[in-house]
Amino acid sequence: MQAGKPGTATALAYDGLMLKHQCICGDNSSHPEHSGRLQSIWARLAETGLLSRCLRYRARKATLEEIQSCHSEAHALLFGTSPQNRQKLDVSKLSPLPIKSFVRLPCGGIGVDSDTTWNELHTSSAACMAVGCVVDLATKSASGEIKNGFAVVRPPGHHAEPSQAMGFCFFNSIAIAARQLQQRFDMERILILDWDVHHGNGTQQIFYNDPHVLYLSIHRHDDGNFFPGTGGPSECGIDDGMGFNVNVAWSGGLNPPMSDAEYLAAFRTIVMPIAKDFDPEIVLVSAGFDACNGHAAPLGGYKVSAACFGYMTHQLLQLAGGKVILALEGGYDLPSICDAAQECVKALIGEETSPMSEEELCRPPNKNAIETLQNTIAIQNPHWPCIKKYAHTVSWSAIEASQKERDESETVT
Ligand SMILES: O=C(c1ccc(C(O)(O)C(F)(F)F)s1)N1CCn2c(-c3ccccc3)cnc2C1
Ligand SMILES: [Zn+2]
Ligand SMILES: [Zn+2]
Repeated sequence: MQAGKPGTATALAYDGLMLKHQCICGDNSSHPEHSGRLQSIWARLAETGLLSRCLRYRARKATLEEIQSCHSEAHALLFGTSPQNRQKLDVSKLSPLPIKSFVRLPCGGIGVDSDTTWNELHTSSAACMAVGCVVDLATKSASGEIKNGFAVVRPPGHHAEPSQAMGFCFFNSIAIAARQLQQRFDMERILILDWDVHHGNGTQQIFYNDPHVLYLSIHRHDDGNFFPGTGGPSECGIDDGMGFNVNVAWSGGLNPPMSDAEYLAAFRTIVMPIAKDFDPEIVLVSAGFDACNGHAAPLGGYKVSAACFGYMTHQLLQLAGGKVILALEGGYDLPSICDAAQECVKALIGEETSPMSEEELCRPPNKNAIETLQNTIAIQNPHWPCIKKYAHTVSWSAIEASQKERDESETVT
C-alpha cells in the first residue's frame, strides 16, 4: 500500500548507527537501555506491515550547531565529536564541564555515571543520530512535508540538561527539535508531552522560563523518591515561563500501580483541556514506554496498556492539525514496548487502535491518583482556568465521564 501523499503521511526515523552505542562490557543484563530495544521495535513495525505504510527518509546526525541550541559548547563537543576529530579539538573549550573524567563501571565498562555508559567509538555518533532523526521529523511536519511521525531512537534524551549527561541521556533530542522549530519556523506555541514514567528533568529545565514551549509531564514521582526525583506538582515555570510547566506527579508508590484508568483521567481532566487551551502549532511527545505493564519497579512498576498509548496518541491528533511527532525515550520490556509502539503507529496512520479493557474503562481512578489530579488542578488553575470545571470529575471512570458528557451535551442542546 502506498505510504500516502506527503503532507498526509506518517514518517518513521531510524538508523542502525544507534545500535552501536553499547557498553564495552557487552553485557546487556546490567544495561537495560540496550540496542535490542530498537531492533525489537523496528522488527515489530516491519513484520506487522506498518513500516511499509509509512514514509522513511535518509537519517542524518545532528550538527553541533543544532545541539548547541540547547547544550553548552563544551557539552556538545565532549559528547558530539567522534574520536578521529576529537584530537583537533581546542581542549580549553572542554574545561568548563562538570565531568572531570569518565568513571569505570562495576561491569568493567566506562560511563559518565553508573547508568550512562560511554563507548568511545560509537556513542557520540549514536547520540547525534538520535537528535538528527527527531529534528528531521519535527521540521518535516512543521513544513507540511509529512503529517506526523515516530522517531525510533536511542540513546534517550529527556534527562539531558544543558551541561549534564545523565540517566542514559547525552543530548535532549526533543528539546533540540523544539528549539529548531522556534528558530527556523518562528513557532510560538510548541507542546512537549512527556509520558515516560520518569520525569524529564532536562526538558523541564531547558524550557522553564519559556512561554512558547509548554512542557507537560505525567510521571511517577512519589514525592521525589523516584528517579530522577524532580517534577513536583508545584514546579510551574519561572518568569515569562510561569504556567508553561505542568507536572502530573503520581505518588503513593505501587499501592496500587497506576494503570489505564488513572492515565485516562489525567488526559481527560488535565492534559487535553490545557493542550486545547494552549492550541499548539505542533506536539512533540517524549514517548517513553516504561509506564507500560511488564516493567519492574526500579524502571517503572505501572501497568498502562499498549492500547492506552494508542488511545493517547489518537487523542493528541486532535491538536495542531494533527502535527504530532513521537520520539522514543525509555521503555525496557521488549514485548511491551513493541506492543505500545505498534499501537502508537497505528494511531498515527489513522488505523483504529486496540480497545482498552472494559475493566479499566469502568474503573474509577485510584485514591492516590484522585488526590494527585485534584492537587494538580488546584495548583495549575490560576494559569489554566479551563481545568477548574474538571476538578469534580476526576473520580469518574472513563465510561462514566463519556456518559455524563453525553447527557450534558443533550440537555444543553
Ligand atoms: O531509572 C533510571 C533511568 C534512567 C533513564 C531513564 C529513562 O527515563 O527511562 C530514559 F531516560 F531512559 F528514558 S530511567 N535510572 C538509571 C538506571 N537505574 C537502574 C538500573 C536498573 C538496572 C540496571 C542498571 C540500572 C535502577 N534505577 C535506575 C535509575
Ligand atoms: Zn557494562
Ligand atoms: Zn523512563
